[in-house]
Amino acid sequence: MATDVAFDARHRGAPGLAHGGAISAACDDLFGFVLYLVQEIAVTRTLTVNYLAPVPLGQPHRITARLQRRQGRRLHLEATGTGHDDVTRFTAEALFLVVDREHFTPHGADADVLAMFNRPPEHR
Ligand SMILES: CCCCCCCCCCCC(=O)SCCNC(=O)CCNC(=O)[C@H](O)C(C)(C)COP(=O)(O)OP(=O)(O)OC[C@H]1O[C@@H](n2cnc3c(N)ncnc32)[C@H](O)[C@@H]1OP(=O)(O)O
Repeated sequence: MATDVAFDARHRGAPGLAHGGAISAACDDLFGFVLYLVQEIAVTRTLTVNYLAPVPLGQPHRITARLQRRQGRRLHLEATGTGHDDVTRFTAEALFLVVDREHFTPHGADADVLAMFNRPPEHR
């Protein structure tokens, strides 16, 4: 799973550079989309971002994420963020834990979320 993102003024940390929290959010969000490929419903338990180099605003970066391995409920995911100049500026690792629908229902899960649990995995 991959996405191209160019951080902009909304994501500014230091002048001209992306805020680490925005980079972290982008990785976590893409990991969430990997779940569609894995066909599991899971949430982030841990997320580690390795900030290898400053990320300039306005420069597209490709974030590539994949399932590295699975151990029962534990999904180990990893991501890499690389600029068009082929410089890898950040990597991330996450542990997602597979959850059931009761994880969401106390918090007002909407029909779309609940419907996910009723579909066969190949249609999630
Ligand atoms: C439109 C449709 C959308 C569908 C919805 C799609 C959602 C997409 C989400 C996108 C990403 C997000 O933003 S998610 C949002 C941010 N994350 C959250 O809000 C999660 C908050 N945390 C939690 O609710 C909870 O901690 C859970 C559910 C993650 C886990 O609680 P739990 O179910 O009680 O699990 P727990 O017993 O603690 O741990 C389960 C197993 O994992 C192991 N384990 C726990 N932590 C670790 C660890 N750091 N490293 C190794 N192993 C660990 C435990 O030893 C145990 O092993 P063993 O004894 O089994 O061997």
